[in-house]
Amino acid sequence: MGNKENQNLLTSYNLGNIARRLLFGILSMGPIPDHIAFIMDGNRRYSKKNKLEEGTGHNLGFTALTSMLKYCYELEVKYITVYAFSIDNFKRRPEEVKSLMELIREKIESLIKEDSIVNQHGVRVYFVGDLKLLDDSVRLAAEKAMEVTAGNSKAVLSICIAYTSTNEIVNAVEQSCVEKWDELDSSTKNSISVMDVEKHMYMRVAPNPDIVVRTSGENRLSNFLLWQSANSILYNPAALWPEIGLRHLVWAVLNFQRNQACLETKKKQQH
Ligand SMILES: CC(C)=CCC/C(C)=C/CC/C(C)=C/COP(=O)(O)OP(=O)(O)O
Repeated sequence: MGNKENQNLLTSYNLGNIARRLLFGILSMGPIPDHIAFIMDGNRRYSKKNKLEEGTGHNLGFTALTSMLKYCYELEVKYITVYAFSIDNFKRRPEEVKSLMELIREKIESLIKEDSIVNQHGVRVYFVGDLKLLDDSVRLAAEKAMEVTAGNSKAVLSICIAYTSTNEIVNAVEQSCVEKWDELDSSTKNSISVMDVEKHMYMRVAPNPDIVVRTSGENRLSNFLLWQSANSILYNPAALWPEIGLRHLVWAVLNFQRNQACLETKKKQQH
């Protein structure tokens, strides 16, 4: 590539950055969501659609996630949660599970490199789910990532892995019962509150999501954050996950702002 072409590329890259910052400046005049959760759906379909090897879609899916995280942190969204692997995904073909796990381990390791998106933005990483279901190598990588990012405090990235919401709820209810049973004061033994259960949820590390985005046009929650999404706005763009981009984030935030404005109006009308 010649010098002139290089310069042209750099100029359009900088113009893109400036335009995005301007756009985010305007968006920030309204409320910015605290927490956005993503169901990264459609990676295999992306491979099929583009006649690529199956794993390529997931690889490009991680690249799409990195860009989305960058945009979200620039917009000062503090909490991001992603559905990386459900307990049901273990039922896929053994060779697919194996290569997905290998990819996830590799990506976890890349997340904690010095120049990673996580370290550039001071993000603390949590892995959320029944981690004992993971292979040792993936579990150890996840534990290491949680340990080395524990000092980061600007934002939180929760990666749901070996996760389903029903598993999370059953586990939290079980823990609450054990805790209540152990209480000495028998008068409180029989009552379990919402707060008692929430205290034991894997997702206690973040507030409830304001927005849940599921790509590929699907509008099911597929056992993701069922408890926490009681009041979330759902957004399901037709784009497959590797195709997700800035325009989808802007649309999701505008939708959230419109919703907040409606809630405010309703509140005023009630007074
Ligand atoms: C460390 C880290 C966060 C890694 C994430 C890597 C990544 C993008 C994982 C996605 C995994 C997954 C099962 C997505 C759903 O698409 P699908 O396979 O179900 O595709 P389909 O909907 O087209 O069948």
